[in-house]
Amino acid sequence: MKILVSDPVSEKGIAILRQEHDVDVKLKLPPEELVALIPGYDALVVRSETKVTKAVIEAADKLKVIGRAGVGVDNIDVDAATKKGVIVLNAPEGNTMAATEHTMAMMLSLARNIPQAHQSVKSGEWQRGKFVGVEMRGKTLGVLGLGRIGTGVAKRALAMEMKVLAYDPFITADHARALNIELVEFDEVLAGADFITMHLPLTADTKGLFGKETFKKVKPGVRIVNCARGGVIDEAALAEAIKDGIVAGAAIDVFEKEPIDPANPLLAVDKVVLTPHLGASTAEAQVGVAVDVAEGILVALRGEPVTTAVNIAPVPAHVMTVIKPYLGVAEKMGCLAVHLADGRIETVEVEYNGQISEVDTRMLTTAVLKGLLGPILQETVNYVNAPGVAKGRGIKAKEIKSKETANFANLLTVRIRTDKGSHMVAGTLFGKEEARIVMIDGYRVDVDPSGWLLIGPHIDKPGIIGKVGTILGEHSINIAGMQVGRTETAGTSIMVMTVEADLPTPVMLKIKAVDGILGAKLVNFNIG
Ligand SMILES: NC(=O)c1ccc[n+]([C@@H]2O[C@H](COP(=O)([O-])OP(=O)(O)OC[C@H]3O[C@@H](n4cnc5c(N)ncnc54)[C@H](O)[C@@H]3O)[C@@H](O)[C@H]2O)c1
Ligand SMILES: O=C(O)CC[C@@H](O)C(=O)O
Repeated sequence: MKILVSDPVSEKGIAILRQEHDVDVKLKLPPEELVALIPGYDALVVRSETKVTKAVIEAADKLKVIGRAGVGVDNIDVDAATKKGVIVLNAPEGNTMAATEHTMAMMLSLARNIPQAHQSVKSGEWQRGKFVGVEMRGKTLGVLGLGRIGTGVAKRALAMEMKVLAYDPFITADHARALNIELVEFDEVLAGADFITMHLPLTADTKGLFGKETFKKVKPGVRIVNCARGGVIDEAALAEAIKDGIVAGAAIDVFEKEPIDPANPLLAVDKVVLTPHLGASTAEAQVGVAVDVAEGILVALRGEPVTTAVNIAPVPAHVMTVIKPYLGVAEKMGCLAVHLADGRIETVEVEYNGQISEVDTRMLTTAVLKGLLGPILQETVNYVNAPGVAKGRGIKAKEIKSKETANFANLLTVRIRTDKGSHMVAGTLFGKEEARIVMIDGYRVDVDPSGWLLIGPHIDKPGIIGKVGTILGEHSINIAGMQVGRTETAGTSIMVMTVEADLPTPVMLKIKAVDGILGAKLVNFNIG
């Protein structure tokens, strides 16, 4: 497959991608050129410079995954990607330390006027009185967003004997307390902090979080640090607050417009420390994010679930360990169920029995939907968009869970209801990873769901299976495996044959016409 890398990422990451795919590195592409090129690629790797707009995503006919070598995905139209079934993944941890340390460097530079003093010395001056700073010890730091970087900064501030207040409505007070951090409301941070540092994503909620009105509520003389995202602070309002003496200074790494607009009001203010989005720019972080994103891209291109995808509900590692072995069989059960069905699918019910019922199984249900919708739709259906595509088609999906199980340690049962009837498929794993279908429409079977499967419910009388075998033989189609499933009540059985090739329509018609055959379906398990 073909991968386009459109921002500078470490060679170590590119080498990983090249182990399995063709990689083109094309930097600084004008937007229209990216739109023109993207149809040729299966994956795109970016940092923060490339803007992956709706136009790019709409033009991307075979794009499967966009990898962001870093954290923020605000340069990618994630909604457009999700609708198109394109996975967006990031490398959330590789640059945490770099951004944490850069924040500390910015805060200290701001407190001690280091860039201004440096410039003064370089210009031949020796002005010790002009650059008197403030100490961090004993001051209060307000952290907005207590995630990876916010937490790292808070820990370092505590080591410097600062008091730390944090605002983050999405974490628990217990989490903060364990770190010795006081979790408070936004306005309390504003009123109490001598330094405020931003570590939030840029979202509809956080855009302009720090505007004119916010500066009216801060402690006079506060110092502001932003190594998160430009749009979180209104730059004009900040410049004004510095000029008015409300804010003593600001250290800013990220800007509303990057590269910085020459008209940016912060450029005209003295008491600022500015860096050109350098938070992630350490040798270690660049290797870290490039390797992480490359590994994520390879997993995504293999069609396996990606733990760093931002447009799939995140699955914790301990849950993934339990469900991952079942993803394949779940998808194949969906595929088998849709082949059994006639008519419009109305509901899909997935029942989980056994220990598997104790974990979050939504990704397995998504795998069932992926398997079910894949064979009937032209569009790409994957872990990203399968629930949305099902909903869009009016299919209601639900889960049933019970720890009780009769014959298997874990059993998955898919039931689908259409406007013409109902079908069911049950499946499990033998050993650690051998997928098995153990029931089809109430008939007990033991089927390896791979290759081509011919399924034929029939009246339980001699000669029928022989006739089907003869038809296949006459058309030189090899049978690789065969079994007959029965129900408790006699009368009908089901034959399940693994055949070594696709069966042309005339062959299927002949099989369906065999006296006693109640229907015949061919399932292709070679799921892409
Ligand atoms: N300057 C750089 O080069 C650089 C490098 C890495 C990360 N970043 C940016 O730093 C930011 C933080 O990164 P991270 O890895 O710590 O992310 P994270 O996801 O670990 O943490 C973000 C935190 O913000 C909180 N949050 C979200 N919305 C909020 C809101 N409305 N109010 C308060 N809190 C809110 C979340 O609960 C979360 O705890 C991101 O914007 C990222 O893009 C910048
Ligand atoms: O790519 C970069 O250098 C910036 C990355 C950083 O802003 C991030 O969000 O990870």
